[in-house]
Amino acid sequence: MELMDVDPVRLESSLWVGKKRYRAALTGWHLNWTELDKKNRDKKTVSVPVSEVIGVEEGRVQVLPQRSVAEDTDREFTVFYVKRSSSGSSYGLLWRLGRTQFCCPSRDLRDQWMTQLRIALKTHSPSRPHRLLVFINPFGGKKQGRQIYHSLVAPLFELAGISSHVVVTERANQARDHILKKDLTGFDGVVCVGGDGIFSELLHGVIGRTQQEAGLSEHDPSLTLQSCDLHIGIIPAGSTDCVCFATVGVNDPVTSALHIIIGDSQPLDVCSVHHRSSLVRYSVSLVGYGFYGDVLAESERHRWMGPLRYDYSGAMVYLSNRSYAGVIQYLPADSQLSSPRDNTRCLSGCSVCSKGTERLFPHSPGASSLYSSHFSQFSSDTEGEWVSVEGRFRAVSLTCMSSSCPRSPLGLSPSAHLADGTGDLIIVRDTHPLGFLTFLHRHTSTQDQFDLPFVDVHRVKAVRFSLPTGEEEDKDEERERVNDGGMMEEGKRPSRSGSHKHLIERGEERGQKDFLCGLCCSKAPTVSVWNCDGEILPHTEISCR
Ligand SMILES: CCCCCCCCCCCCC/C=C/[C@@H](O)[C@H](CO)NC(=O)CCCCCCCCCCCCCCC
Ligand SMILES: Nc1ncnc2c1ncn2[C@@H]1O[C@H](COP(=O)(O)OP(=O)(O)OP(=O)(O)O)[C@@H](O)[C@H]1O
Ligand SMILES: [Ca+2]
Repeated sequence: MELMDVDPVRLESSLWVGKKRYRAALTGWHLNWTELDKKNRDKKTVSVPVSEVIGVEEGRVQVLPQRSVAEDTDREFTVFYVKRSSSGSSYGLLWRLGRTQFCCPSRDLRDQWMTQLRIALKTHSPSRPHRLLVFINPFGGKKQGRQIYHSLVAPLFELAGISSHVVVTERANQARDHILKKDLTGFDGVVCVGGDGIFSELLHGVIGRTQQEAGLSEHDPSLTLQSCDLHIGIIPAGSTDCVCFATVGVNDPVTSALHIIIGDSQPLDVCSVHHRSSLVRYSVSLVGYGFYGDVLAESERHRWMGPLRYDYSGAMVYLSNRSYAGVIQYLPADSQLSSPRDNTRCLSGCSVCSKGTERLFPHSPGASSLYSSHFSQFSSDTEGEWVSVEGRFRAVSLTCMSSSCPRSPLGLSPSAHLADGTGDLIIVRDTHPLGFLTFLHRHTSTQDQFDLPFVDVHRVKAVRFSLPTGEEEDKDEERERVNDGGMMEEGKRPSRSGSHKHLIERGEERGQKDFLCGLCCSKAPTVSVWNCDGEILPHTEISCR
């Protein structure tokens, strides 16, 4: 709103684009050009919002796939802007770099256009980043992170006048530790090039650092954490790219780079996972026990397969036909506000999320900043009644967002909201193999995966999981030794190679044969593992908020 007070920049003149003459006009908010041809009765006008102009260059310039400048061009300038491509998925549009080369009648006029466009850009794009800290995971997805960044993203950042400091990681958790410990003065945001795993590192770094600076303990689940000012950008180059896909609608590096450049932002719910009185990890996507935990544990030993490891492991785990006993307790969210089966789809600017943010942070001016909905509304007297479900489950999944990804374009919970302060709890009770296959298969189509008699879905504020009486988690100390528990301290990180209790008990070196013993021997494991945004948790009994 404050921008209304600024005098709009204005410039109007006739310009050439190729062999055609146009009337071009720059108002404060838009750059328009209309062909000046009598035959052109429709007078088609191209209109680009200034907020979507990426850069302006003297001469006839091209940036992607390679930068090139034509000679003898002192009357020309090139404008680069966001162009929405007709292709993409039906869930989100691909963005491309649009480019128009204008030719002016004189050099003076060209300079005027350049100056005015640059002033307009400065004035009307206040939330754009100027300096970014970029972490590339060279081993994510198909190991294309470095190439994707240098060939598709860096030229766009340069064009937009963004300076970036690039760190190619050499070990897991380097990005998290960098954010936690190094001087970040001058950076407007952090960017990861990789998958959900490196995103999660940035998430833990940013939340952790913010709490450290505010003197707050992340271990106290009753505490309201400080919102984070530093935004996170994601350039997808991983295997699942769920956080990118669920927020942007496509997993495309150029689209994401353009969103970052123009300063777009989307708040996200963050779920904290605690074990007893300590924080284990944060999650934005999936906290899943049973099927998704087993798939992850199995997939870790097939990393060499790249993104395919999930399909292979998924099939193997499906064939092993497991279910697990447990007690799930959950705190329902207000069913008047929204429901997981209301067939809505959360998009940027979603009204349910805006209302949620207002409700959770009535006095916060930074209510729209990333990760705002954490630890909301949990004063003990208003939290409501816990509901308990005991039984055998194929899968227990808690997802704070839809968790859509290329494999499942509508996601685990298609109507989940990105930033409403709630998550969807999906309980898949034990059922026959064909029923479970139907459930899984429905994730790949528009068929309702919740419309099955053995599936329940609840919108929740919190979840607790424990083992049935008599089977409590008594081997925690053993697990912690094996896994060197949690995310919170240097060197203390769950092993990527899996923490399946059964595996641990029998020794990992026996590998896949053991994991699949449900198929080939009589001793199937009684306990699964938790998959937390693609990381295995070192505990079975957890509580999530
Ligand atoms: C018949 C076809 C069934 C297809 C079923 C597709 C269901 C796909 C649901 C995808 C849900 C993704 C949730 C996102 C989780 C992320 O935070 C996390 C971090 O990146 N990713 C994973 O944990 C990675 C988890 C990856 C899970 C992949 C599961 C693949 C299952 C394949 C089952 C095949 C059964 C074949 C029977 C012969
Ligand atoms: N240099 C590195 N060497 C080894 N592991 C790393 C390195 N940098 C980051 N990691 C870790 O690699 C793991 C996987 O990374 P990432 O998420 O980028 O790719 P992915 O697993 O292929 O994709 P997705 O998470 O989308 O399935 C993360 O846990 C991250 O912490
Ligand atoms: Ca949510």
